[in-house]
Amino acid sequence: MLSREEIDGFDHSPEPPKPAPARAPKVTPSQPLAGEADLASRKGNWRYLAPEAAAPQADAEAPAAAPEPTRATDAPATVISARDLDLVFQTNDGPVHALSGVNLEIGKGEFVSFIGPSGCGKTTFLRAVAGLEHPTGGSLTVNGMTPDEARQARAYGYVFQAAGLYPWRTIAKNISLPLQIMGYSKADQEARVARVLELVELSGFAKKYPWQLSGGMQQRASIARALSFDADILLMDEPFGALDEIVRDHLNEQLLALWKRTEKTIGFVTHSIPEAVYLSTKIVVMSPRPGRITDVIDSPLPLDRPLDIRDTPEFIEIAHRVREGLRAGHLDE
Ligand SMILES: Nc1ncnc2c1ncn2[C@@H]1O[C@H](COP(=O)(O)OP(=O)(O)OP(=O)(O)O)[C@@H](O)[C@H]1O
Repeated sequence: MLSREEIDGFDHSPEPPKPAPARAPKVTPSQPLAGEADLASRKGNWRYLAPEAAAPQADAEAPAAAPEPTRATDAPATVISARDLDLVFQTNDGPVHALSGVNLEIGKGEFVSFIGPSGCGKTTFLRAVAGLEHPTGGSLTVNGMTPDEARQARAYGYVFQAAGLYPWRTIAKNISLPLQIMGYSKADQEARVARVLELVELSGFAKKYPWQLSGGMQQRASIARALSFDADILLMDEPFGALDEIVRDHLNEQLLALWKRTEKTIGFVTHSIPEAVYLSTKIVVMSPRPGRITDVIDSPLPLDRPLDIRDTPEFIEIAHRVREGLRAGHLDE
């Protein structure tokens, strides 16, 4: 069972967090979540707001009309910055060098996938960004803060491989749990739950229990929970790894549409080359013992990506480069 900290990403130690966290503004049912400014004009697979429901700019940072495809190419503001990052676990069998000399910049609005063999440090990196593991060397900043400060400022939502929903709570109650812990009013909770359920197309399932939903739907509920409090960053650790390929394809399309709609910065761990290439603006190839980055590929693919883009020469070329990176890392061991 996940700890409360892992569910909502916040520090539940008895002492209140020192810097007053930048609490997300409360919304009324008529207000959108941040970053949904241009929903009405875009197409995708998860439902979009009707134009009349699309709110006036709620997020001052969101560009009024983002011409495509700019997010991958415009050198956006840095959200996550790792410099010479080391993380060594001390175990009974000796030290385990989970991350070594990791240098990486992730810009606002990027979709960054981490791919590599088991044990190369993908999860450790994500958990370090989330402040759940502590680096033993180098520096790591999230929105210009330490990961601990960023966690207290509610900078990210976290989605795990297992949906991690409480079976005795309805889907709506699972999603509202972090909001409840954060002290949102009941009306705010209800508005936010309704909005994120709509975002992941589960509006009709608020009163169902997790066991009444398919695996893919449970993962969508888990994504909804991570989106509920307006974090700018979404950290996703193999969220679709346990699902069959057809469901996974569908969720990939939906996630891409959701990302474009909300303009989140996403860090996504996967073992699948097609998934990494299909989803990402940047692909980080890693290799184990010690865990390190062997290649960073900025994707030249357009942001509008139908599934059959996977048959294009451009897609195949990037997939080939990822495969070569993985093979080279393997030969280095
Ligand atoms: N809490 C821990 N204590 C000790 N060692 C750990 C801990 N967490 C991870 N490790 C070790 O650190 C290394 C990196 O693990 P990590 O889980 O980050 O890899 P990964 O690339 O995410 O693997 P997978 O794809 O299997 O999830 C592994 O050798 C792992 O055994």
